[in-house]
Amino acid sequence: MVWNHELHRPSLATQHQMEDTTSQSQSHYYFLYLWALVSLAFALAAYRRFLTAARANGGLQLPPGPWQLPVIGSLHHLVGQLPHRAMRDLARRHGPVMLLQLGELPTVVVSTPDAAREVMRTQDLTFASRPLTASMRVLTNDGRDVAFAPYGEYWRQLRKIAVTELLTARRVLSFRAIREEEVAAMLRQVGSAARPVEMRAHLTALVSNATFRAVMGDRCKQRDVFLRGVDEVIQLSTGFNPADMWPSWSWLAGRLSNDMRRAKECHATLYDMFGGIIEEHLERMEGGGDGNGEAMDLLDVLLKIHKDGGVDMVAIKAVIFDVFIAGSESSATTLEWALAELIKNPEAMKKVTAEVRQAFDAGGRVVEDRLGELTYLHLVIREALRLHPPLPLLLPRLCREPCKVLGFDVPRGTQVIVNAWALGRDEQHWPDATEEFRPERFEAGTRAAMVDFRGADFELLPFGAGRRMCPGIAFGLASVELPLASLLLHFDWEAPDVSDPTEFDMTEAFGATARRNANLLLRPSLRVPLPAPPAQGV
Ligand code: HEM
Repeated sequence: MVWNHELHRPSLATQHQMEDTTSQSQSHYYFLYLWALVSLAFALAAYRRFLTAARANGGLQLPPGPWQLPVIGSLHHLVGQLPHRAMRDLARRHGPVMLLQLGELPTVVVSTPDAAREVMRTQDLTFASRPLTASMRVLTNDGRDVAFAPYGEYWRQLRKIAVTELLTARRVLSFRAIREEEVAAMLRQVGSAARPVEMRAHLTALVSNATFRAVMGDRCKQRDVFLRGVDEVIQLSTGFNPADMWPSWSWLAGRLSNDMRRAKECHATLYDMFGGIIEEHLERMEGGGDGNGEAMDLLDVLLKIHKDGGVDMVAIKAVIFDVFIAGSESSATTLEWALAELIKNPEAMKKVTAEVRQAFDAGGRVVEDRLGELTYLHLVIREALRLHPPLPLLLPRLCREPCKVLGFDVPRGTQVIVNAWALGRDEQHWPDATEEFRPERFEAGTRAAMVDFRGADFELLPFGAGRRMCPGIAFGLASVELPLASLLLHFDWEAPDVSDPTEFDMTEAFGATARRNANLLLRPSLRVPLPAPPAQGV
């Protein structure tokens, strides 16, 4: 329709209203015809692909799964629920190895420890790659980071640097002073904030400050911009964007859904920020001011490796991206859930608080190297990870060779998802009050106490397993234990306006990580005086 901009109304509206109405309804019908034609073309294309696949799969015994529609495949079965919950419900009907069609992506979902063991141990090499969706391609510079690099020499090289140089127990230990300073700063902020306190913001700020200092030696000057970028990445990296699920139409899907533009903007913001940080570091190094040995931050280490010809600048930025996104987001989410579960379970709260105070009350603060003296606190964290693995579907794997999982054929190129959230809530393996928060289930002498949560056992996989398992476990746990113990030592906690703690809202948000949906609004009451601020501020 042509607008007369001076009058701000349709130019012919008053004179030719009748003709206009007719032409409007005609164009409406043209649009409908066009829409029907495009839909039909989509449906036919998908049906042809389906027939070709069915013929090619002749003789294969594919895993069972729910019925599918043209174009969208199985997506209608996931609508209205969070993917990990919907997949668990579907798996109960279709089995531990289940085939879904997510748009164009054939996806096998495994939901029991036996099936997970097949994927992540018995045939780990076959599943050692990751699918690279259109969004992640943009966000990770074409899979140049550790987490999304396809399996091969490049990934092996980066992974080796991560495991042997960046995230070693020794390196994590070297950041202890940073963690203690940042925790003390957070406690002071919580202590002086207006009541009640929105804890998610404090926990996110704490973990990102500590991570920034570990990576680049200083806090981030644009922390809010950075945290908005992290939020975007969490939204964009679910794998459920149209451009990700219909790769052969990604140009169109990307335009219609706006996701690709968001991914590009987010990439530009974060990588520009990383570029600036690297520039500053290089200048400092040229001035002879780089750290040495244990005093090195992660960027010092990476730039030294770069100088020796080990990695290029693109890889350095992508690795930093991983540390910030994989590292800070998962740790903050774990902290948030642990605190929320303790609010919901006052008995557990009482017990863990008593343990922490007994150990640290006299000293007036929690000391990291004595955290090993605590028992129940570690059970609390383990139970929080069982019920709320921050990455409920881990990170997807890619089948590199045709193979069988529990007797079902998995064709090459299939995306494989391990539902870690479902594993932690499997009644068969966690029979005792499965859905309830009971840290005692891990007490010494119980069957659960023997279950390893670092990838050796498949009932509990918050960090994944096999070649692609999380290399940042020590870093992640250190970022959770000290803050949690410190918050419990210094404050008593309650949720305002919640008369019955068992009613405390535990709904999860949609995203690659399963954050808590509602704000974590808590009222702290000071019980043990806070550590005095350092003379010149932190
Ligand atoms: C509580 C904290 C954390 C949790 C729950 C967690 C969880 C995970 C999970 C589930 C995976 C996928 C594993 C798989 O596919 O089998 C993963 C991968 C990864 N994590 Fe973590 N993570 C945490 C902290 C960290 C930290 C602190 C860092 C780095 C500083 C980190 C870096 C990575 C990287 C680089 C990968 C990709 C590994 C690869 O593909 O080779 N994570 N993490």
